[in-house]
Amino acid sequence: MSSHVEVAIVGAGISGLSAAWELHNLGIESLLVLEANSRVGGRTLNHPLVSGGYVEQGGTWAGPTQTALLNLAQEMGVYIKKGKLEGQTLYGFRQKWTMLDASPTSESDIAQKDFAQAMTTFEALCRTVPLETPWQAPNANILDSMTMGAWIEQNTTTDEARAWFEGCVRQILSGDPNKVSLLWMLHFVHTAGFNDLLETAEDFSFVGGTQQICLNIVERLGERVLLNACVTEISGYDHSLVQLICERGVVYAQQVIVAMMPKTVARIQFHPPLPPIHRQLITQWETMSWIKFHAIYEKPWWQGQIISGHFLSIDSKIEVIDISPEDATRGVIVGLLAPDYATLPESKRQELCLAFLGETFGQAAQQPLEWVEFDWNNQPWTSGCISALPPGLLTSAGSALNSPVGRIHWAGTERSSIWANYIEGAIRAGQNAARDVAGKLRSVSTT
Ligand SMILES: Cc1cc2nc3c(=O)[nH]c(=O)nc-3n(C[C@H](O)[C@H](O)[C@H](O)COP(=O)(O)OP(=O)(O)OC[C@H]3O[C@@H](n4cnc5c(N)ncnc54)[C@H](O)[C@@H]3O)c2cc1C
Ligand SMILES: [Mg+2]
Repeated sequence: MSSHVEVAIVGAGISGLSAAWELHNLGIESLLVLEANSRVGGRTLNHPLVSGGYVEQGGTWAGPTQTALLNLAQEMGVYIKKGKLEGQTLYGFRQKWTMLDASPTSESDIAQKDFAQAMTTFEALCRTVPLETPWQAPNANILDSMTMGAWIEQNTTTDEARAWFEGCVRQILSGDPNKVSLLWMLHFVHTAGFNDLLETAEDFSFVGGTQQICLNIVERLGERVLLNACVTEISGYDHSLVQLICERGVVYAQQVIVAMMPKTVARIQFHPPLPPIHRQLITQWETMSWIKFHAIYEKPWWQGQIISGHFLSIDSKIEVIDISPEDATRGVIVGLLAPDYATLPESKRQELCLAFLGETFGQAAQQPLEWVEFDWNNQPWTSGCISALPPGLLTSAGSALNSPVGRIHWAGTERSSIWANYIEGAIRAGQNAARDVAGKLRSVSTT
C-alpha cells in the first residue's frame, strides 16, 4: 500500500478519532487514521459478557463539566445513563471502615479533620498551577522535585488521614504517591477541577459504552481508518511531505497528528531524530496500570442491606463500586486493583477479590454468575492505563507536550490542559490538534 493524504493520524483511540472527526467537520476529507491494534478505541474497550450485555474494561465514566465528551457522544447518537449508585465511599484502613465527611464537625474525630485540612491545602495549591504551563507555577521546581507522598507526609498529622490521602491518590488518580511528582499531581487535579474530580466525575456512563462513540465515528469515516497498521517510522517531517511507514505500507502526508500516550511514541523512529526535549519527554514518561474486574450477579441483592456500595480499601489496595443497572435487572460490581496484583497468578487474584467482595457486600458475593478481569499491564499498544510522572520531568520537558515539531502535531489525553488523563482530555487534545492542522493547510493553500 502507498497513499497520499493531507493528514495522517497515528492512533485510533478516542483522541485520534476525535481529531479525524473534527477535520471532517472542518471540510478536510483527505485523511487516514493508522491504528496498530486490530480494533479501535484504545483505552476505551467493551467486553461482551457470556450472560448477555457488556462491561467496560477501560474509561467509562463522565461528569457534567466534560462537555466535549457529552457533545461528541450526543453527536454520535450515544446516550448517557446514571454512572453508579448514590452513596459515599467507605475507606478501609486497619480493618475499620470510615465514611469521610468533607466538613467534619465532631471535635473527637481528629483524623477526619486532619484529612479535610490536608485536602483544603491541596486544593488551594492546585489552583496556583497554570493549566497550560504548569512548569511556570510559583515554586515549580520545588513542587516538581517533591513526590506526592512526601507532601502528604508533611501535611498530615495522623496515620489515618495520611493513609486515606495516599489511598485516594493510588486508587483514584495515578499510582504510587511516593513515585509521582507533586507538581504533576497538582496539575492533573487542576485540569479536572478539584471538586468536579472528587464529586461528579462518575455521574454518568454511556449506553453501549464509551467505545461505542469510537465505533460510531469509524462507521462515519469508513475506509479512512486502517487497522493493524502499526506506525514504526516517521520521516521527512521537516520537509513538505512526511513519510509514515506502517505494517501495511507507506503513507505520505502534508501534516501528521500523533495521538498516542507519550510513552508509546518512544517506539516510533523519527528521521531526523526528535529534538532532545521531546525525546526526554517520551523516554522518561511513566505510567501505571490497574487491573479492572467485574463480578456479575443475577440481582443486586445487597442493595438495602449495606449502607454504601463503594469501598476503597487502603489495607487491600482494592476499590469496588456497585454499578448495577437502575432497574436492578442484574447485579454488577466493578473493581480496580493496584498494580501490585499483577504479579499474582490470576486464580490467586480472583480468590482474594472474591473474599474481599464476601466481606464487603455479603458472603453470597463470593459466587458471581460471571467473572471478568482485564490486565492493562499486558496491552502492547497502550503501555499502561494512566500516566504517573516522576519528579523533575514536567519542569524539564513539559514544554514539549504541546509544541509541534515540523509537521508533527501531538494529541492524546496527556497533552490536554482540561481533564488531562480522562476521555474529555483526549477528545479536546484531538480537536485542538485538528484545528491547528486545518489552520496550517489553509495557510498553505492561500499563499
Ligand atoms: C482501566 C481504565 C479506567 C479508566 N477510567 C476512566 C473513566 O472512567 N473516565 C475517563 O474519562 N477516563 C478513564 N480512563 C482514561 C481514558 O480511557 C483515557 O484517557 C482515554 O481513553 C485515552 O484516549 P487516547 O486516545 O488519548 O489514548 P489511547 O486510548 O491510548 O489511544 C492511543 C491509540 O494509539 C494506538 N497506537 C499505539 N502505538 C501505535 C503505533 N505505533 N501506530 C499506530 N497506532 C498506535 C493504540 O493502539 C491506541 O488505539 C480510564 C482508563 C483505563 C485504562
Ligand atoms: Mg482511546
